[in-house]
Amino acid sequence: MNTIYSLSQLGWQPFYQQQLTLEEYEHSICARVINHHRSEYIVQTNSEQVRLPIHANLPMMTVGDWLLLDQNQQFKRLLERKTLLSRKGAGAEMKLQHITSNIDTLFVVMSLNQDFNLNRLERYLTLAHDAQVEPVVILSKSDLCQDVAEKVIQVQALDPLLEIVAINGLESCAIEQLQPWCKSGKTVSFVGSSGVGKSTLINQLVQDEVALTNDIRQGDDKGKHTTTSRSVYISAEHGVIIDTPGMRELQLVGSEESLHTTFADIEQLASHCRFSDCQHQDEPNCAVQRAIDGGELDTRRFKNYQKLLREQAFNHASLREKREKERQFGKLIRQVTRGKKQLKKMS
Ligand SMILES: Nc1nc2c(ncn2[C@@H]2O[C@H](COP(=O)(O)OP(=O)(O)OP(=O)(O)O)[C@@H](O)[C@H]2O)c(=O)[nH]1
Ligand SMILES: [Zn+2]
Repeated sequence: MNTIYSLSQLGWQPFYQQQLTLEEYEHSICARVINHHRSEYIVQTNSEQVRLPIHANLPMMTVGDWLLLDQNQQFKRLLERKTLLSRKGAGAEMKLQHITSNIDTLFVVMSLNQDFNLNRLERYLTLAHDAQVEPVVILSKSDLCQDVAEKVIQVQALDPLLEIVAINGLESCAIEQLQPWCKSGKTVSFVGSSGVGKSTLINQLVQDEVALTNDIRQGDDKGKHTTTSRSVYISAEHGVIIDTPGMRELQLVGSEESLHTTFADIEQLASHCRFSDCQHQDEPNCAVQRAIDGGELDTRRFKNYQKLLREQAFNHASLREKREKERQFGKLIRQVTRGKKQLKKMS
């Protein structure tokens, strides 16, 4: 039997409603992408799941997207996204990969034991800023850490306004700390390395609810289980929850502005350098170097900022180059096809 949801339970908000014309409002079915397979998308309407086979006329979509179907359940159009989380696909190939869209909060989970790493956290925060999503840092496995307060101070130093939650996912009351963000009508997602405790928290949030999409948990030879696909859950109490597979590698592809947001303190300092194009190396009157010498700015943070800037610029340029090559190739194909047609006409 199909469960009936309200659109609001699926995460529908005025931002999407405002995009509909009157005609669309009356004659379309709103649906949300809940799974993306190799050959089809699965979308959820308020009453059922619909399969959309992938073909040339379908735009590239991702889990979380909102779209309109006609009365025959055929794709009409994709709605503008409120937020979009993307990264460079893993491996050597230069490919943009969408992780999920239209989420309100991104829980960045990092465990307080071996996984604790400020450089990685800055990377995840940039991912959130790039997607225009509010990040909330969850420091998990607090039971395995002797100096939780000290670690929280270190994270808070990255951004005085950052929301931070230190949590022991094994305690049954853990999710009470996530209540401010997990509400009906809202969509949240979890990112973080494999094994930091994302599924443990999600299981608590969704308890007896059934996943709209089944996540695939595969065991390795050490008997460990890891999530390998995205899963979408809907909870009457906690809203829509999107699990993402643990990330081994997160390469940024966003804009320079998102890095400026993550490293707002360095940007602020840089505005006081004598030269507007200061590289903060050994230029005279460099405010950034002065802050490092004075102990106000961590060398680690400055180095990571520079590293991420370089990485993002490189990935950006490579993606642009790849797109340009694809465009040229498409042009060539069209020219050849046109040439063939003309030859046919002439013969
Ligand atoms: N001590 C302790 N163990 C935890 C905590 N949270 C999770 N664990 C354990 O850590 C292991 C990994 O947790 P998962 O929830 O599967 O981790 P995950 O982030 O979902 O991992 P992937 O599915 O690989 O992305 C499990 O054995 C959990 O029981 C915690 O707060 N404290
Ligand atoms: Zn400078």
